[in-house]
Amino acid sequence: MLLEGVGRRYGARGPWVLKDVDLEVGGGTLLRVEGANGTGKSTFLRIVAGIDRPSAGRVSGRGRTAYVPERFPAALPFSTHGYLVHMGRIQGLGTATASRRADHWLERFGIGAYGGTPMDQLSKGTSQKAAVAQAFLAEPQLLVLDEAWTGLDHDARTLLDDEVRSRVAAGGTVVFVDHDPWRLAGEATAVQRVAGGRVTVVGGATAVGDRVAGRVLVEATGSGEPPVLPGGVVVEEPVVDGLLRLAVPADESDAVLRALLAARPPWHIRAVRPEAGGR
Ligand SMILES: Nc1ncnc2c1ncn2[C@@H]1O[C@H](COP(=O)(O)OP(=O)(O)OP(=O)(O)O)[C@@H](O)[C@H]1O
Repeated sequence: MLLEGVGRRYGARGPWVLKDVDLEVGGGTLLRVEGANGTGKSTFLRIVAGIDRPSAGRVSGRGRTAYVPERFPAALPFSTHGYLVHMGRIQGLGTATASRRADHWLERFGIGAYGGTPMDQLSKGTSQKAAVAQAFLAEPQLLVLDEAWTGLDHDARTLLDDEVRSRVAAGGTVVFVDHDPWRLAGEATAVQRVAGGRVTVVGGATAVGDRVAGRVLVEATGSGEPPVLPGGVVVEEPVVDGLLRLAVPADESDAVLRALLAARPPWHIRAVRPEAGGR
């Protein structure tokens, strides 16, 4: 994805919230966006997601995009399942596929029982789960999360963390803002700060090429035997206290993560990071 000379002001004479933002974000990037309140983080995310248009400059090369807004629109005229099907169709899925995936994500978030409930009768936590679930329906290449963890319970936050890791490991791009500085701490491959209309690099350094060519270290916790892993990946280190550590070729990491998440009982992905110095 490429941002060229991007600027945004609200109104023809409003101050520039963003100005002259040039940024290239490659696949396999987990980009954290930071900044003080009101500096323009949500504005930046909406433009990245294509929900809002820049007043100047252009954004290209997004690929299939999904977005979780900071505030979920209240009182949508749908049941939860109906909403997900609607969103799936907007994202380009046929009705039958959208319906199947809606069921899948309702179950994954533990809210299958609320499929038929009108959205305006859902608790805040359940509607936030639906807001997040819609973003996974069409397997986005770019996932934009604006405080998406807020209001989720522990299990749903863990599921979202795991899905973010899986998407990035599969070569997707995830851009996120979160008030918790420890959210996915140490895992962001890039960190950008929004301040004074500018978006500047403040950290993260792993080149995309390194990740694809190299190996990634996966840490997962669980009980019992690890499942048989795809791509000929073998468990070399013994599992101690339920902690599994694997060094996985980067191009196999998504398949391995999915195998771990799909195991019965599932393994919880604790960390995914490029192997130090590895190529
Ligand atoms: N739709 C809008 N119309 C007018 N001004 C807006 C609009 N959306 C945002 N702004 C202004 O743009 C600036 C940046 O807002 P934005 O919500 O992008 O910041 P933020 O960093 O995400 O803030 P917070 O951390 O409080 O969520 C603020 O001054 C805000 O008032």
